Amino acid sequence: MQEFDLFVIGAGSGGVRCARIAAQNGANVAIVERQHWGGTCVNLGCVPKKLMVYASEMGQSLKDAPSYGWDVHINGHDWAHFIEAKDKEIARLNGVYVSLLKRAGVTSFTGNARLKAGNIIEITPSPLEPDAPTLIVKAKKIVLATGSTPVRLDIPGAEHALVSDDVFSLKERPQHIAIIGSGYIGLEFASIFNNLGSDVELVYRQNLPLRGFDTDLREHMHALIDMKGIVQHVETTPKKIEKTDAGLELTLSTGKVLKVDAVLMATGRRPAIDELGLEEAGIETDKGAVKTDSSFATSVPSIYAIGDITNQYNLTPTAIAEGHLLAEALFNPQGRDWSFETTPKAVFFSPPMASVGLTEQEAVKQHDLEIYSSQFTPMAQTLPGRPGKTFMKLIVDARSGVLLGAHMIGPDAPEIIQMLAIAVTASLTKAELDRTLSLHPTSAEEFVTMRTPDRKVPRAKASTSSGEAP
Ligand SMILES: Cc1cc2nc3c(=O)[nH]c(=O)nc-3n(C[C@H](O)[C@H](O)[C@H](O)COP(=O)(O)OP(=O)(O)OC[C@H]3O[C@@H](n4cnc5c(N)ncnc54)[C@H](O)[C@@H]3O)c2cc1C
Ligand SMILES: NC(=O)c1ccc[n+]([C@@H]2O[C@H](COP(=O)([O-])OP(=O)(O)OC[C@H]3O[C@@H](n4cnc5c(N)ncnc54)[C@H](O)[C@@H]3O)[C@@H](O)[C@H]2O)c1
Repeated sequence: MQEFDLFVIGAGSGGVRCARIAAQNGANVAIVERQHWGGTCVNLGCVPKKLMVYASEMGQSLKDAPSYGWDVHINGHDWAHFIEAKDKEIARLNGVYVSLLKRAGVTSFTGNARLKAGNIIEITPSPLEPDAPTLIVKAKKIVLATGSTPVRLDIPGAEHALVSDDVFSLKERPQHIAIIGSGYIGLEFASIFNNLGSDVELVYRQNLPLRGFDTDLREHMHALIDMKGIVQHVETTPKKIEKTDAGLELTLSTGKVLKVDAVLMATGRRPAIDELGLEEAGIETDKGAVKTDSSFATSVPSIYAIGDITNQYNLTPTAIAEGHLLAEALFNPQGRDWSFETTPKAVFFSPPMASVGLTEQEAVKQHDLEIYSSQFTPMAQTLPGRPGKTFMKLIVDARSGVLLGAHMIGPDAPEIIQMLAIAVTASLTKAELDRTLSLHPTSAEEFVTMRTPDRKVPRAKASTSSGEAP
């Protein structure tokens, strides 16, 4: 039986980084992947999604071009052409991941991994290599990095709905789509399909989208969704989906029936633990996620878990950082550190939205606040007369002047907030932003030119209610 120092299950964002760093630090490492090298981010997440965002935003640029003097004739968007080009790029990236692991000296297996007692792993064939033999291997330490999988609501006809995994291989773009859920995935696909010309209906439980983000941003997003012509069914849940000769009928809690070509359930993800044999290995879970301590150890000390399987951050950079930290903690204790609490976040809507640090609603529980904000029409939209304002907001501790949070909705928000994340992580003060000269003409310069607070908000008295149903 082959034996390794470290065996990683799942070659996604976290697993690949962990395996690579461990091997580069001298460990004898193996990794197993059942479906696609690079995991969700590369194959069914961040990368193909961002390519779709680019595809969808090209159309907007073409529509704006005549007001800048271009003579443009748009003959429509070829979805099949785009999917083929996207698949080619993803296949190239799969190869990059395989060779990264090879170059680091990691042994790669394909198949479904399942834990057996005593740090034994059984690898059975998966569709990636159906004729591969079943193997049994052993490892001193094991890392669970199997990610997460989309959640489908338990309503009649749920099997007729798409989940995000399906959207990346659709043969045709739906002309009329209903999207359930107003989190990251719901909003990003609502924008992509709307930009490409589909009629989009967004169905969600709250009165504002993107629960957990700053309320001012959520209100601006709500207005932008309306402005784009996406129909919002707020405070509404889906009841059933029926297949008809013409397509699908989605019945809502309001009694309304939406006749559409497709329904997308964007209703969250859950850790991929079903076929891992956690019980046999003695690994504890909590609400469907693998329980870990602050050093990523599970309830079995030689088995660790990183990334979406722990259901903590559910983002690629955090999965990568966890994999890196774990590999260094195990094989090179002088490793580096990351500030997880100031992880920046973005929603790739058009225009995009991004945030770092505390929202006003979080910050006011602990601090007296000064709130600064700015709203303006992005210059690129002036000649075409395209509506939609950029909104920026800074949250500052009134006593120390420390920058607690920065939030933006508007073109380039993720690029700008990534840089402001340095200021928030370093606990820079508003005075240091004030000392910084503008780079003109940009949108980002507004973040260093906001001089007067809009509001001063005293620290809130402790409250037992979170104010909004989950
Ligand atoms: C549509 C979408 C868009 C997203 N966009 C962004 C974004 O813009 N920015 C961002 O930061 N994050 C984004 N995410 C989230 C991001 O993709 C995940 O947080 C990240 O991929 C998690 O990494 P991971 O290593 O935990 O798991 P994954 O990347 O999911 O990797 C897990 C791997 O394990 C394999 N596996 C599972 N079980 C087994 C088994 N038993 N045996 C062998 N292999 C197994 C899977 O096939 C998979 O390849 C997006 C996600 C989705 C779905
Ligand atoms: N840009 C990014 O970084 C990015 C993009 C996509 C996904 N992701 C990651 O993937 C995760 C999953 O994305 P998501 O959008 O599916 O999840 P989410 O948690 O962001 O949103 C889920 C949505 O489904 C709704 N919902 C959940 N249960 C429901 C029910 N029973 N009935 C009606 N509505 C229900 C929620 O109210 C919410 O609107 C995200 O949390 C994020 O971590 C990140």
